[in-house]
Parts: sequence; structure tokens; C-alpha cells
Amino acid sequence: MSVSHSLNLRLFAPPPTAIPTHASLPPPTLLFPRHRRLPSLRASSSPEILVSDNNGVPAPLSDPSSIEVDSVTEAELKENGFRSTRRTKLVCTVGPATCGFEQLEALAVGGMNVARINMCHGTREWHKEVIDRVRRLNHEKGFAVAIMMDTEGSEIHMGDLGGASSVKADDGEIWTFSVRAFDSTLPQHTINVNYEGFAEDVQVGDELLVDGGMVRFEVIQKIGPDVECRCTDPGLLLPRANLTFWRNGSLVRERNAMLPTISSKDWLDIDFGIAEGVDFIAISFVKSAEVITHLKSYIAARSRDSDISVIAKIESIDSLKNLEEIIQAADGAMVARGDLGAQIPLEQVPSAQQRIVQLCRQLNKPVIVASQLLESMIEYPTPTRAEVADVSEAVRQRADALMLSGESAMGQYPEKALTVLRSVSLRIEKWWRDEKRYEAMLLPSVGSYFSEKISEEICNSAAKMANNLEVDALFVYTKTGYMASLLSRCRPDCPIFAFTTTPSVRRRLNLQWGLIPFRLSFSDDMESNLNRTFALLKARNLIKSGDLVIAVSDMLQSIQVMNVP
Ligand SMILES: Nc1ncnc2c1ncn2[C@@H]1O[C@H](COP(=O)(O)OP(=O)(O)O)[C@@H](O)[C@H]1O
Ligand SMILES: C=C(OP(=O)(O)O)C(=O)O
Ligand SMILES: [K+]
Ligand SMILES: [Mg+2]
Repeated sequence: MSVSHSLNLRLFAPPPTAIPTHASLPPPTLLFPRHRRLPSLRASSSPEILVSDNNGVPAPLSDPSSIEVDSVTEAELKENGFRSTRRTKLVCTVGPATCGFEQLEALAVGGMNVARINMCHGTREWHKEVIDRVRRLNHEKGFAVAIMMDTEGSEIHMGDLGGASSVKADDGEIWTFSVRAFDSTLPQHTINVNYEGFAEDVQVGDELLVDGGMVRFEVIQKIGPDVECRCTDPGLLLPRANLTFWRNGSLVRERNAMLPTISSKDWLDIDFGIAEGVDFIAISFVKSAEVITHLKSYIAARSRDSDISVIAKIESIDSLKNLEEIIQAADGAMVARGDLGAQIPLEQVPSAQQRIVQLCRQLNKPVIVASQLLESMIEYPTPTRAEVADVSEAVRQRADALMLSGESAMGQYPEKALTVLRSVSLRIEKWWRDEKRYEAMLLPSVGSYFSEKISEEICNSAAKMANNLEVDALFVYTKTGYMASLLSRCRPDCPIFAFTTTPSVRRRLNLQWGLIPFRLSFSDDMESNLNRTFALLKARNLIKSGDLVIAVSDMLQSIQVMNVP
């Protein structure tokens, strides 16, 4: 059997010109025939067409409620026109400063695409409340904020500081780090450590780094389970701060390197995340691809729709060593610069970031740049110039998303920090678009099936055409989100309207560069899909007659160029 695939290139105004391109393809195994030619849109733009909405109930064509788009995105589209919508996505860590409904709403209004909860902190009940509030926000206020659950991982960290929000360690002070369990109050200048082997693994003379070097100690004496240390770099100790130790200038990886990436507590948290139906699970301190594959098969077995994406956090030496296979196995990655900067020399973090961002794009996986983007805004209402430059660099690298940690979790200015990320993203994106100075990136083929390779070629071509023809928007009709991700990977000049039938796919698309996710029920008939979309979007003033659009879909492998009628 030989199936011919036609690319339907149709222009509606000026007068329709058909430029069919035929390619002779070997028999595909996973394809159903997609060579049906489309009738002209112009000939049949009847407003009487009835289409099925979400529940199978026929909805009139002009019913604007049968398309769902984020209310903030909608306002942004109307206000600035869609060429200038923000392409870089924003992730906010939710903590005590932002867990209330109104606070979460303020973040959503400010552009939060994904809410992250860090299982290292807070109770499961607390996290459940946050998840419920985000859900309610989406439901009641028309947002599509995705939820990312971040595991604690088998890291060594301090205890809870007996309930204090922070304690100051001064230069020269002697502190005791202990694995002993203290039942009531902690003795003065004592820190609890969560790792049993701590006292055995450290040696006198080792350097102990809190939070990757925010505070430093030198080990001066070991007494059973207690390790006495002298503070050499004073600073604030925060609850559950991460601990690393260094010997003769390099990171010590003793037995803790043998701890499992996913601890028993993490598995319980993962069960909780699956039960709650979170959209992303981020895995801390990933060392190899196996752990990701293992988790993915666990999720597939446990969750009915198994549509939770797994994000690999790149924050250790091992993860850098096995970078390619880890990213390949995962559904996305995070440049977790906090811990990464404690495991490799700080001056190597920028090049590692660049490499991870590039590789993710080549392998078609979304990538988040995280930690300390606007660290000073935890305390101050304006960022430092250096922080703005750092954010700009991540935007210029065209990472999919930027993340706030302490700035939004426990800082004094969460909304202001988000505003900075938003405005810097918009400005830098526009600057680089105007200058057309992006280096072209070679995008290797990522598809394993022949049909995927066709999709890839279609998306690469559509994105190139969109740039050359300076179209207003790319439209993609996608059931699984795959075609949308392939378009996003090309980082085209125009925004990508991604239409998908499933709410969870729509939320997950929210992490990817340049995608404006809509939920819409659609059929295999592209003509009626397009007619319907145009009518719905026009009814909401999101597009207007004459706008130039390129449409692709994963049901019908075609590229269509058209003016909105
Ligand atoms: N659920 C929470 N409950 C209390 N504090 C939190 C919570 N989430 C985050 N925080 C605070 O925000 C800080 C920054 O968050 P994050 O970077 O995610 O964690 P960490 O500092 O442990 O890497 C944390 O150190 C902690 O003080
Ligand atoms: C994002 C990170 O992980 P966490 O905040 O969980 O330590 C990081 O280390 O940069
Ligand atoms: K974590
Ligand atoms: Mg970390």
C-alpha cells in the first residue's frame, strides 16, 4: 500500500492558489490515509454548522463558551495583539507567602503558568490545600495553571530549626550538627541533620556549605553523633537548608551517593501526586536515566490516564555526566542551579545552563531555568541589575520557562518578582525578534516512527514559512500535544495557538515556549475545525478578518496558509 501525503498550501486572499507538493512515501505502519484534499474554506463558511462541545451536546458555531483560553492570556492578546504575547513561561514556587486563594489568584493574574510545590517543605495536608486552591482558581476564574510537584530527594539537609523561620550564624561561632533526634527544643547553636551517616562521613577539616555556600562552617571535632563546626562565612540559616561538604577543594560524595534518588518518602509523595492528578512531577538529584524510566512506568501503571510529565532536575555532577540519556528519558528538565552551584564550581554553572537548554531544545523537551533569578527580591522590591541580566540571558537562550523559588514561596514581594520576570521576558523577546539575531540551531530528527518524522518535517516547514511570510499566528490542532511541542521547538517569530481537546494536555502545554493553549473540541475535518475556530476567536475579538495564519494538525498532515475570512 502506498499512501501519498499532500501538503495543502492554500491562500484565501489574494485569490486561492493551490500549490500541492507530493511526496512518495514508503508504506507507513502507523498511518491511516490522510490524503483527503480539503474543499475550499471560502466555499462553505456557513455559520449554521453545529459542532459537538465537550459533553457531546451540540453547540452553535458562534457560542464563544465552547473554546477555553486562559483569561489573562485572553486579555493580553486583546491588549497587545498576538504578535507581542509573552513566549517564555513562568513557574512560581508556592509557599507561606503565596498559599492563600487571593495570593494565588494574584500570581495567576501576574502570569504564573505553573505552580510548583516543593515536597521538601510543608505537610501533605498543606500541599493538598494549595492544589485544591489552584484547581478552584482554574475552575472559577478560567485559568489553566498547571501543578508541578517537586520531590525532596535523598539530599542531606538541616532540620526544622525548632520552628524558627531563620537563625543567624555569626563568624567564629561554634555550632553542633547532629543526627540525634531531639524530642522538644533544640539546644542553642545546634542543628539537626537528616542523614544518618553524616557524622561518619565528614572529616575534621572538611568545609560544610549551607545552601551551596550562603553560610560556611569548618569541621573542628567529631563527638559520636555530633559534629562541631566553626562558622567561617556568617549568614542566615533557613529551615531544611541543603548541606554539602567539601574536602581539599572538591565535593565529598561518600555513602550518601549510594542513597536512592527517589527515597521512600518521595515514593509516598509521588503516590500523593498521582492521586491528586498533578501535571508534572519533578525529580530531585537525578543521577541516571533508569530512575526516570522506572518512575514513568510506575506512573503509567498507577494513574488511569498516565498523563503526568516527569521533569528531571539537573543538579548534580552525575546528572551532567549522563545528561543526554536523562533528558531523552524524561519529559522535560530543570536547570536546578541552587544545588548545581553547590556541586560544581559556580563559574561552571552558566555554561552548564547553556548546554542543558540547548540539548533540551534539540531533544524536544521543555526546559526550566531555576533558582536565584531574582534572589534579592526576597527582601527588596527591586531586583539588582545583575539579576535582570541573568533573567535576560535565560530568555535569550530561549529556555521554555523561568522559575521563582524563595522569591514567591517566602519572599516579601512575590507579585513584584513575577512582574519583573514578565516584563523582562517580553522586552528581551521583542528585542531579539526585532534584531533577528538568533543563531540558527540545527534541530536533529527526534521521531522514532515514520509518522512522527513527517510531523516533524511539517512543523519545521510551517515554522520556517511562518517566519518568511511574517504570518500573525501558527495554529496547531493536537490531541496529545506532540505537534504543538514540535512547533514550539522551532521557536518561530509568531505565537502558536495550540488547540487541544483535553484539559490536562492544555495545562501541560503551558510549560512550553510560545504556546498559547486553548481547549477546544474538534473533529478530523480540518475545514470545519478552522471555520469553527475562526468564528469562536472572532467572537471573542482574539483575531480579526485578514489576519494571516498557518495551520497544521496531527490528524491531517497538512500545512494551510490562509487569511482569516
Ligand atoms: N511549602 C513550604 N512551606 C514553608 N516554606 C517553604 C515552602 N516552600 C518553600 N518554602 C521556603 O522557600 C524557600 C525557597 O524554596 P525552594 O527553593 O523551593 O526550596 P529550597 O530552599 O529547599 O531549595 C525554602 O527554603 C523555604 O524556606
Ligand atoms: C530548584 C532546585 O531544587 P530545590 O529548590 O528543590 O533544592 C535547585 O536546587 O536549584
Ligand atoms: K525539592
Ligand atoms: Mg535542589
